[in-house]
Amino acid sequence: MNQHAGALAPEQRQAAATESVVRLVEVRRRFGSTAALDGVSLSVDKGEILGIIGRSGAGKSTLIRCLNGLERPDSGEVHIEGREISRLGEKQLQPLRRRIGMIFQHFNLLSAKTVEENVALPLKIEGVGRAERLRRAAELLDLVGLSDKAKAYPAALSGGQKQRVGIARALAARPALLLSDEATSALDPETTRSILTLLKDINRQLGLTIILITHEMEVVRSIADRVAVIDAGRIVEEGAVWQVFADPQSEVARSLLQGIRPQLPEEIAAKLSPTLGSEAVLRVDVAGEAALGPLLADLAATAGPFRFIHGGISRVQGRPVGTLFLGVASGEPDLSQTVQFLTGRGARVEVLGHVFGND
Ligand SMILES: Nc1ncnc2c1ncn2[C@@H]1O[C@H](COP(=O)(O)OP(=O)(O)OP(=O)(O)O)[C@@H](O)[C@H]1O
Repeated sequence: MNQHAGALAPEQRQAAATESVVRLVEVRRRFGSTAALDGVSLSVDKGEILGIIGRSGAGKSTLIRCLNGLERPDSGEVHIEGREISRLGEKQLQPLRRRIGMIFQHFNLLSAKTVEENVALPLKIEGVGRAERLRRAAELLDLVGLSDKAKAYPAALSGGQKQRVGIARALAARPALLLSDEATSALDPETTRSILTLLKDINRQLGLTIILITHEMEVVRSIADRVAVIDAGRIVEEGAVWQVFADPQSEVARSLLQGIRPQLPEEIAAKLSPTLGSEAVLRVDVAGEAALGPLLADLAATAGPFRFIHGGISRVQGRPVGTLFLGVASGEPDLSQTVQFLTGRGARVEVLGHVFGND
């Protein structure tokens, strides 16, 4: 891919880099009084991995169905590779659907067919000859690390292996876009990691554009470049994954992040008072180099003593993202000075409440 891009003039490179594989404009779809999609606008660039995350009932499935033409929006536009598809008939949709590969939570393999037959099925439907189908299936099974299972039946495979077959099948017709609909939700954490690693490898090797629909932030964190948070049919937040992790703006994103960001220990949370106490408890969210730098040493030197209550720094998209809970003297001007120092270093600071020292 890079070699190819290298042959282009700078302005062509720019155009190729920003080419949208998917573009939704103000898409609306109602079911009775429910607005399943309430004006969704989104675009996904070539080679990008976009995570779409939301709680149950947020509108994720309806969005997917609009993307592959199974659902028609009431209004708005759905562009796939530059072509508006929302008003096309079934016949015109067929070739466009082949540009989209799909993987599912429950794999959707045909149990009476072997692994290689499952993988080759989309090509059979396209009328590709048997020898070519099997050649391509072998190539894809090699890509997903399952060459030795070509003649096996799905029942003899583990969940992770079934999903690898699902991925190989989704890639058979060389799609421009891979839609992953909760593809790891039925898998254990270790298998989930291996499937996500495989998807990232495929994205890099083939330059494949991927949309991941999920309700798990961990999935988004592992491999997505960008995330869109959907709630009640609207995109309520969108941005680089590390930014949303570092400083979530919406209540939904904050709540979806709860399980994977450090939280204030229960016993301290239970003692917090809005006003009373000798020690203020701060939540400090930091991202980028500020999190790696000697933030706490500088804080002690500049603003005075503090107590490190809890927290941690992890890496998201290669950047440090941290959440720290600190206890500092409640009195003024100490508290204001501490908050000022931290915000001056680019941190987001929230005074959660007060406790009596060493509570
Ligand atoms: N065919 C339908 N008829 C009536 N209501 C529907 C239909 N499809 C979706 N809805 C409603 O639209 C809203 C969005 O549903 P959708 O299935 O898109 O959400 P979701 O985010 O995929 O949820 P989940 O994660 O539980 O699958 C929900 O309130 C749902 O009840």
